[in-house]
Amino acid sequence: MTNDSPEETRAGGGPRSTGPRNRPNDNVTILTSSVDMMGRGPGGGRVHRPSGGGDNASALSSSSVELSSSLELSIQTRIFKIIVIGDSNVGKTCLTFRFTGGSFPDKTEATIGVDFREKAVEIEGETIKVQVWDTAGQERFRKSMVEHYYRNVHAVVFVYDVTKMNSFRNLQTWIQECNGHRVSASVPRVLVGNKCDLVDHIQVPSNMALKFADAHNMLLFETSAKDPRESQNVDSIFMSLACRLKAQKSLLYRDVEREDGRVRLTQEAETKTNCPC
Ligand SMILES: Nc1nc2c(ncn2[C@@H]2O[C@H](COP(=O)(O)OP(=O)(O)OP(=O)(O)O)[C@@H](O)[C@H]2O)c(=O)[nH]1
Repeated sequence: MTNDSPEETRAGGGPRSTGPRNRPNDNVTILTSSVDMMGRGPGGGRVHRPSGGGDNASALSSSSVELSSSLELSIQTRIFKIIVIGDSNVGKTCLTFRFTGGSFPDKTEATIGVDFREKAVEIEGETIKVQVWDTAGQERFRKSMVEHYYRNVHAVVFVYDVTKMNSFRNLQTWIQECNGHRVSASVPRVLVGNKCDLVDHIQVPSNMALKFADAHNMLLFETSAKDPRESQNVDSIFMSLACRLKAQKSLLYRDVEREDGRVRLTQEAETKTNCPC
């Protein structure tokens, strides 16, 4: 897949997300983990059973069922690749950890290259894997990886630290880097001001960030990876993107057609407009 992302809808006019705003709709469920996803069964998928009897055959049969089920599921589950970029120390790792793991890590170290985290979510009855790429903020740890970050990306999250004006000013450089890697203007982007729990140290006023977000056609989320009361707000960052991506044309090969016992993958062309976000 190239950056064949959905048509952009204007995001800047939407509300800045703080506290209880942007709560996921009832149609949106965050599954606890990808293990859950595997446990949900094949959803009517075909099961291939080996011939013959006996215990071995039954064991084989059950592992074949599992393999077949997970294969069906992985073929049919769409994956949205979302990269998180911004200066070192702004909290990219903590935000991705909060979303995928539901907690704030006790200790973090500078990311080297990239870390992947994944979470299965259900949107309007469809299970989707949100694959979050937590990238290194330090130049020396990202050099060789930059091409990989941007390849086939579906959405981009720009993060700054509300207590560090420099991290906000540097957003321009991050946006340039993103544009320089042929990320289409139609790939959804959001802006995240992190560490809002440090209320006495805020250097980036909300109105300044909102202006910047509007100018770049992005939604702004001001949040804290650390404050557990903000966890739903952190979820909203990724869920709003997933909803937007789902609502528009498909990003991954999804439909499975079988002809003469062979599996053929075709690109889904359907467009849905009933996104809850
Ligand atoms: N107070 C507060 N501290 C935070 C928050 N998020 C992250 N931190 C702290 O900020 C520091 C950096 O967090 P990371 O998540 O490692 O930052 P990063 O952007 O991934 O850094 P790199 O991997 O170097 O790019 C850590 O000490 C975190 O504990 C937050 O919301 N509030």
